[in-house]
Amino acid sequence: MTTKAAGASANVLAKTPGTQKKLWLAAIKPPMYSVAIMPIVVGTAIAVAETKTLQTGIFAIFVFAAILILAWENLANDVFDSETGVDIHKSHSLVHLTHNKSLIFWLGNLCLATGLFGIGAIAAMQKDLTVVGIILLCCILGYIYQGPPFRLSYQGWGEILCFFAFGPLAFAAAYYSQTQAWSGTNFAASTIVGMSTSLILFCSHFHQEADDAAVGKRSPIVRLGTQRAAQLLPWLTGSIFALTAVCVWLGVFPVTTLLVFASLPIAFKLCKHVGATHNKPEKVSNCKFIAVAMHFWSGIFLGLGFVLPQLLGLGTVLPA
Ligand SMILES: C/C(=C\COP(=O)(O)OP(=O)(O)O)CCC[C@H](C)CCC[C@H](C)CCCC(C)C
Ligand SMILES: O=C(O)C1=CC(=O)c2ccccc2C1=O
Repeated sequence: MTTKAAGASANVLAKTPGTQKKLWLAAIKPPMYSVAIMPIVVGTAIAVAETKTLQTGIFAIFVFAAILILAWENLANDVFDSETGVDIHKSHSLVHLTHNKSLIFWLGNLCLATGLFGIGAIAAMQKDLTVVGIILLCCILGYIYQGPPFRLSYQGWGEILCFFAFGPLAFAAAYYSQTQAWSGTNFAASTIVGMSTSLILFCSHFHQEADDAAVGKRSPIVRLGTQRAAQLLPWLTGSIFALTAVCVWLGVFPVTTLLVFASLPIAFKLCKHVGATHNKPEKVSNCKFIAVAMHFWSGIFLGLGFVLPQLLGLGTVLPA
């Protein structure tokens, strides 16, 4: 399938002027940027809880850089996917909307360069290249996810790459940028946010099962089938709460992080919705946004749980 043919097919859906604004919004996907911000917010919250200092400038630069790097990932995704035919029905692909693949490619590269410049500025302030190294590793994971010749998402490795990029690696970089040290608590928290980020990706593939299978993209949903994937979802979602409870029980997290359980209703809504609609693409397609809401609120509550003892003046923030 050529880019032109895929674009023409997708544009049949994109003709109505009223839908254009919606398509552009869907293409830019503003809610998705919370996945870039959350590891920086929670990793920094843990650093603040442990060191009682916040380096505001480094935090602000890191958030800005993370948004730009994720913008590169998404722009490059539309470019690379336009070459395989997987986006044939994705009318909100930026390549289809602009009819200008090279513009999107270079815009993406500009975002990446600017984001990495921000990370370089943090390294220069710290006279330490560690954060640059970790973020470059995240970018390599981002590239092999979708770029030739690797395209590992087509083999079903996407969710695992996503876990490491937005979990342990992004958290290590965020925490290190504040403290120039490492933390076991930060690593434990990273597995929770990594899992909730991968769940977004997992959910985003339900409605694409037919298009993915047609071009040989073996996402976990294609491999398992929508029914088994829907049955697995409550276990994956439940692991976020189980991990939090275990970390509190082991004394790795303060008891206030149990606030994460306030996002349990969104987790129920997600599993119920997917359970009922997994094989109806037009109905299940919005489950990705329920997963984004669960990621957002569980992340915010987790971060808050770490700084709350300090905010409330309860003395020791983390168990001894
Ligand atoms: C682009 C991603 C998902 C979209 O995939 P798909 O092709 O199925 O979607 P469409 O249907 O919309 O075409 C996300 C991929 C995530 C990747 C494994 C890891 C990216 C890492 C970032 C580049 C690093 C961010 C670092 C930051 C948090 C400091
Ligand atoms: O467009 C998408 O579906 C996604 C974009 C994105 O950047 C991302 C990042 C982390 C997890 C999932 C996703 C998407 O699903």
